[in-house]
Amino acid sequence: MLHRYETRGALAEALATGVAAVLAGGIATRGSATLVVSGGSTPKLFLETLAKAEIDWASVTVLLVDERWVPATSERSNTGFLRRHFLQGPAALARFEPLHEDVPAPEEVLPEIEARFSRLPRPFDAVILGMGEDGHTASFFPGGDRLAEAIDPACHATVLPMRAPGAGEPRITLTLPAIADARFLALHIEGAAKLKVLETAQAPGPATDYPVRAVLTAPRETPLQIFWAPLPSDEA
Ligand SMILES: O=C1O[C@H](COP(=O)(O)O)[C@@H](O)[C@H](O)[C@H]1O
Repeated sequence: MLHRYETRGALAEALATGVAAVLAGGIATRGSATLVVSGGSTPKLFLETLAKAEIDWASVTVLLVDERWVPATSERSNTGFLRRHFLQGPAALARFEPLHEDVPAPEEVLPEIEARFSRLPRPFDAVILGMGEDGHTASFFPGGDRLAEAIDPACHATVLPMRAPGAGEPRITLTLPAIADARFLALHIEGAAKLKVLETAQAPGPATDYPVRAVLTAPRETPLQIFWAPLPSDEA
């Protein structure tokens, strides 16, 4: 289901209002809620808006969908991005479960991270994905060394490392099963170029070409919600 907004601000307000309601519902029903968000640059305004929501943030656990294997002080760190743009104000009370540890490679701590993440209550309440112009989502990159496993609906792992030509540094990512059973699953994209990529990915074809296809085609009880707004640069 595609929701189009006229501006990024309108999208951020709508998505933040919807996600806050999902989290509040999870807290009211189960006493706690888990929110899974993406890094990159697109979610900045949405996260800054959501951070101001008046919900019981102390009952919320926050995770990243994926992380670049760099220190949190790096400009490339999704954790650093989250700390700057989300874990502030009321949302600073949320519990953040890190995907990254300070060792040179994700494989060195994979069993510990897998154990921590596999203990989290599932399904997650809300998962908000982003997408790159190469059709990657989470760290499901075209050409990724562990892509086939990560997007396998029968994958038993909750997290996997990933290396890919377009990924820059090594990555760690939630796997498809951990993402696809979310109570509320959204894909947040902005700009004409990403809309075109989405349209291509919506056509039949191998998920290895456009890994976001694995999410678009995953069987779900409620439909994936796609949020899109144009970018000011689209008019140039
Ligand atoms: O590398 C990543 O890229 C995607 C898309 O990022 P954007 O900057 O184009 O919004 C993001 O969803 C993912 O979490 C991140 O690790």
